[in-house]
Amino acid sequence: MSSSSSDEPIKKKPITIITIGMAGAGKSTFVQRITSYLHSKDSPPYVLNLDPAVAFMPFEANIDIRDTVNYKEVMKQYNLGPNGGILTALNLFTTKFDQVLSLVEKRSDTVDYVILDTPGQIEIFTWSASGAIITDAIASSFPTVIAYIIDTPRTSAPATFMSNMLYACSILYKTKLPFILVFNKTDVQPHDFALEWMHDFEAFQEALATHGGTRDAEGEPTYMNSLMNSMSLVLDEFYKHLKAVGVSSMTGDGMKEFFDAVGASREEYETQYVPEIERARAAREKALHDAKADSMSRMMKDLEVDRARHPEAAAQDRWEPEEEEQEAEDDDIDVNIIDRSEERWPGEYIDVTRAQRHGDEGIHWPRPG
Ligand SMILES: Nc1nc2c(ncn2[C@@H]2O[C@H](COP(=O)(O)OP(=O)(O)OP(=O)(O)O)[C@@H](O)[C@H]2O)c(=O)[nH]1
Repeated sequence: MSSSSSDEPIKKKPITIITIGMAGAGKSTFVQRITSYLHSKDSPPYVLNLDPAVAFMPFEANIDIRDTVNYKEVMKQYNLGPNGGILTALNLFTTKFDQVLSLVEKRSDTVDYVILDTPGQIEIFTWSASGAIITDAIASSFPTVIAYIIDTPRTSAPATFMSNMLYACSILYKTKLPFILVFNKTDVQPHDFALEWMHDFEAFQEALATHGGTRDAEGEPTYMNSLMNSMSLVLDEFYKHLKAVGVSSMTGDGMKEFFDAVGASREEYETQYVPEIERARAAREKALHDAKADSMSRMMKDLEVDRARHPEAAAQDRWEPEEEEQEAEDDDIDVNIIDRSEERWPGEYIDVTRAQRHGDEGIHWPRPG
């Protein structure tokens, strides 16, 4: 019996991995590692670089913000410092993110993973309107997971560990997306201590007590010590919502565990995030509907008062549908839709890998200035 096309399994949407982390945590090396891992599994990902200031990228991006905005030109033009330049470049890029989304959507039948590398200065992405717009746009189109990259050797002191976890916590509550803590550089220091501190809060408090600088001259716990003790209790709840894996972007250790966690996150996205965005969308639509109904009822009341006051004017106030139709036809003449699909235009996003594969097509790379 021949199988019909409807019997074929429906291709799942690609899952998007947004990598976020403190400067130097190893985001770019991690992106390069997972990209090469996926290539080795015959599942090449679609990669987006959102860091306009990166000097060297150890992987090939399909879409690179640097092809669209030159942050140094932005700095000059708007008289900004480096951080302002990077933020403004990201803002400019975000204004056309719909084009990026449609490029990603075009590839969604052939790729299983979309990977985003974000700017080195973590706050530029996590605390900017652009970062939120990009995250929301991606997450409402594709299953999305945040991979929070941590420099394990630099997180081995209890106070640094706590600060890093608080930052991760703030991103989790801001995005509400499935979240994976990626303890990187395990070739230098294994991440067992971190897992122990996350699962056993007494072990963390013990480490805190034995760590220097947590007692004052009289041997009493310092203010910082008490604060961190209390915070560890608060974070206990937060840890329950997280997956944590250890990887070495240098050696490639932990890749399978990372992708297992990504697979589990897809389920979490579907069962938790999707209902949440649908609830938010329904609430927004209801609020809009209520606001419209309210303004309509106020307008009708005003009209009634007006008609009662000026009955002679109300008598002349007649709707002439024919006149209106004529006006509508006149309006149509002004509509001027430009179809740009045939030609490239300055500022258009370019799929870099495609362009490179067909280097002889004479593609002009737009760079402002
Ligand atoms: N030993 C070791 N070093 C690593 C690992 N991952 C990254 N590094 C090193 O850490 C440094 C920072 O790595 P990057 O990938 O540039 O870090 P980043 O987070 O992208 O840094 P920004 O460009 O500031 O955003 C580099 O010297 C890497 O070689 C790892 O798993 N093990």
